[in-house]
Amino acid sequence: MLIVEGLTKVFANGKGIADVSFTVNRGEVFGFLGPNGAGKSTTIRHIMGFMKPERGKVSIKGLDTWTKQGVVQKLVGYLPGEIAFIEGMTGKDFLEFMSRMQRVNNSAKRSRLIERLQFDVNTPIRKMSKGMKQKVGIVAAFMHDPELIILDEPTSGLDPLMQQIFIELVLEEKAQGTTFLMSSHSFPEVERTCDRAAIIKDGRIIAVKNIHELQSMQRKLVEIVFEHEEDAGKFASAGNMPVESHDGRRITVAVQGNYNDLIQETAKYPVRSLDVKAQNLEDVFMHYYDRKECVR
Ligand SMILES: Nc1ncnc2c1ncn2[C@@H]1O[C@H](COP(=O)(O)OP(=O)(O)OP(=O)(O)O)[C@@H](O)[C@H]1O
Repeated sequence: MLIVEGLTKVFANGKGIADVSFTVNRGEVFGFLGPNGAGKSTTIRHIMGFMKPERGKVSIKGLDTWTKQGVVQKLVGYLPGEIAFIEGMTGKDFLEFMSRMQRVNNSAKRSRLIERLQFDVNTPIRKMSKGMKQKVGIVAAFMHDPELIILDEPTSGLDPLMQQIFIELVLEEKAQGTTFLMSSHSFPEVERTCDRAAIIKDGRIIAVKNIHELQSMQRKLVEIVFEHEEDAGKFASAGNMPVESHDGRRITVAVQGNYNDLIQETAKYPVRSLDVKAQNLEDVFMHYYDRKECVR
């Protein structure tokens, strides 16, 4: 469905993207993960045909997105990182304007999306919060039933309830066969929707992995509070688990991938409480860089 090959763009300040390559298959939800300034939006702008590649190329359904930008943009639903709205419009005006551009007469899907995302379309866009504007943009990207939907940081500005509704919408579309490319900072969001993800940092792809591999890269910090202090001591001194900290009856263990050993070791003693904290995306990256590893 989407092929990105050796995409390179260096801005005058030396920043940009270098040799970015990945493929998104039909029906796949593909995450594009990276910290601020990594090159996600620059890559997506090239994919949409808004920027001319310095080197490399992008094709959607076999069409070059730079030379065939007009055709390609009709096939795709797109949510930009920052949406430029036309002055003086309400949400409704904007969505009607977009429908005319997309040449879609059926407004049933648009109405369903508005209902799901719970916002007042009659509000002037200039009075909308960032989250409300984001909802208008999501409706515009989904409402014409495109085969491919490209979303640049779709949940930025959305509250947790709306993030959840957004995830449900993506999964419903995926079940209908829609293909997605979705950039994000947020590992949990990608984890819940994507089949595979590319990780980009400093303009370069450092990994393209399926979501299970990504999950296994992520360390979890498990904090166990034992019923008895002496048991915490025994757990730590047994040396079977990588103990990060030990304070009285409280122990923190770092686990990556294999949870069985932890469960077996912990179950030897009465436990008062157990809390699991996922390593955030930034830490996953740092771990990558610590090991100076580049994996494809
Ligand atoms: N038009 C431009 N001129 C100069 N530098 C630019 C331009 N656009 C982007 N950059 C730089 O290129 C790098 C990649 O930016 P990009 O916006 O693609 O990152 P991003 O991964 O989308 O980040 P964020 O998550 O913050 O949106 C950054 O260092 C940015 O400052």
